[in-house]
Amino acid sequence: MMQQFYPQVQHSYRFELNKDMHFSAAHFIPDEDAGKCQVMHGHTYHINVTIGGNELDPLGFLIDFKQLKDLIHKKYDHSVLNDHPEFQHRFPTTEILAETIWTTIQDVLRTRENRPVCLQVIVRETPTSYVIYRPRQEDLL
Ligand SMILES: Nc1nc2c(c(=O)[nH]1)N=C([C@H](O)[C@H](O)COP(=O)(O)OP(=O)(O)OP(=O)(O)O)CN2
Ligand SMILES: [Zn+2]
Repeated sequence: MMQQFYPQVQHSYRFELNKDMHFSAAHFIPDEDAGKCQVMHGHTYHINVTIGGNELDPLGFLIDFKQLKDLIHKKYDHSVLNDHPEFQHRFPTTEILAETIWTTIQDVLRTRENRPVCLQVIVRETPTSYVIYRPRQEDLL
C-alpha cells in the first residue's frame, strides 16, 4: 500500500508536508510498442506529494491539504486521462503523469507568499509499478 512506502527526498527546509490521495481513471498508450496498454484500461492511481518550505501562511499552513487534493483529484478522478489537454501531445504514462502533477502543483505554489516548493511526486499506477518525479534544483527557482 502507498501509505506504507515513503521514499525520502533530501532537503533542508524547516517544514515538510506530505499529502496522499488517489483517483480512478482510464488511459491508453496509443503506440504499438505499448503492447496491451494500447487498449483503454483503468487504474486506481495512488499519489503522494511532498511539499517543503521555511515559512507558513497566516493560518499556519504551508498549503491547505484540501487545496492539493482539489488540484489533482477533482481534475482526474473518473476521467479518461487521454482526454485532458495536457495529454494531447504526450501520452499519459506514469512518468508523464507524475511530471504533470508536479507542474500543476508547483504553478500554484509559486503564487503563494510563503513560497513552498513541490519536492517530490510519487505516482503508483499498479500494485507493482510506480514512478517518483523530483524536479531539478533550477526548476524550483
Ligand atoms: N515505464 C512505463 N512502463 C509502462 C507504463 C508506464 O506508464 N511507464 N504503463 C504501462 C501500462 O499502463 C500498464 O497499465 C501498467 O503496466 P504493468 O506494471 O506491466 O502492469 P501489470 O499489472 O501487468 O504488472 P505485473 O507486475 O506484471 O502484474 C506498462 N508499462
Ligand atoms: Zn495503464
